[in-house]
Amino acid sequence: MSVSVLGAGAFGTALAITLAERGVTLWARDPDAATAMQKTRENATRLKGIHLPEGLTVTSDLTTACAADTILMAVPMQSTAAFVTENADLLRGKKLVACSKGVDLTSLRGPTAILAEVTRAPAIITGPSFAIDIARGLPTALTLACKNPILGEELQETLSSATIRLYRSTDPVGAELGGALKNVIAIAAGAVMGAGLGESARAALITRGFAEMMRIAGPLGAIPETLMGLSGFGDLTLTCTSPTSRNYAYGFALGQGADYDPTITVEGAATARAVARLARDKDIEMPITSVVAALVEGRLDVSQGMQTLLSRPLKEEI
Ligand SMILES: NC(=O)c1ccc[n+]([C@@H]2O[C@H](COP(=O)([O-])OP(=O)(O)OC[C@H]3O[C@@H](n4cnc5c(N)ncnc54)[C@H](O)[C@@H]3O)[C@@H](O)[C@H]2O)c1
Ligand SMILES: O=P(O)(O)OC[C@H](O)CO
Repeated sequence: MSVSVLGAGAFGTALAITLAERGVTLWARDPDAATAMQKTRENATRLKGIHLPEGLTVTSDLTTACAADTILMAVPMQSTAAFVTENADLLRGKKLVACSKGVDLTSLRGPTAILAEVTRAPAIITGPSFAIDIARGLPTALTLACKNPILGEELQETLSSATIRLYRSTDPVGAELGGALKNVIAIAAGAVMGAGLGESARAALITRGFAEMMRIAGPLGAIPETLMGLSGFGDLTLTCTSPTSRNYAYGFALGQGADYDPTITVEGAATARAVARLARDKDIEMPITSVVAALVEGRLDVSQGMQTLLSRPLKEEI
């Protein structure tokens, strides 16, 4: 099975590094960046100081990259739909594995629903993993979800490595929702810490955030228990407690009233807005998500957001 990774950001590059032993092609859209990476054996913008092994070939030629039979899609969520539409002929019928986390703001779909336009059983790899940890060869456990159990097993075999342990699931919707929703809660957790509201408040937000994740999972077609695994609870734990997370760091900056570099990928910002709309459409209570959407849109500041959450009517803990 030949493998390519599309998208030479931090995560795409890290995944390609782990697959280099078996041979892998990494596609970067910028020809100059691709040439520089191929020559210097480094992705200096996203993973400075990490060596790109010999088995990894970088190209900016999408046709060459899409000649592989298995393709990992690591372009950011909000660019995925347009990318798939533009390149449908190259992607059609391939074994496609989503690697992004989020919900498309225009269509309110997750990555596997978008990939389903061009392939029958899209898979997803998701779970607690910082690109830098994967690139350094630190041990990581992730979920590989695919509705087709035979293809899921094949992809699990192909994409596991000495340091990446993949657990199988047949619930891609649940797996992708876990990855998408945890970023929203991580923004809230960062905001609470940035505003100095304390670790107890953060623990409350993580727990009540997880309750929101579980509440919307079923109505969106997921098996709620999937979110108790690596792709949901696991990634929620990592992202809400680490300043390495861009979503947490963005929230932290909001909490401090500080600026945040808008060129940094923060998937939870658009996803909060998308999920708040889904929750409204389906009449599902998601107060933390709604507050994060309001923070991102500048309709509330952190102190008003916290006041909104604390002034809600008292209720049972379910
Ligand atoms: N970085 C991590 O630790 C990590 C871990 C797990 C999952 N992810 C997920 O992986 C996805 C990508 O994140 P990242 O960290 O690699 O982001 P990144 O910001 O490091 O890189 C994004 C890459 O996508 C490219 N890109 C942007 N728009 C594009 C388009 N329209 N067509 C083609 N390429 C385009 C950019 O040039 C850049 O190389 C996100 O959904 C993220 O949630 C990231
Ligand atoms: O840096 P973040 O917040 O995009 O998080 C990266 C990964 O999703 C963590 O699993």
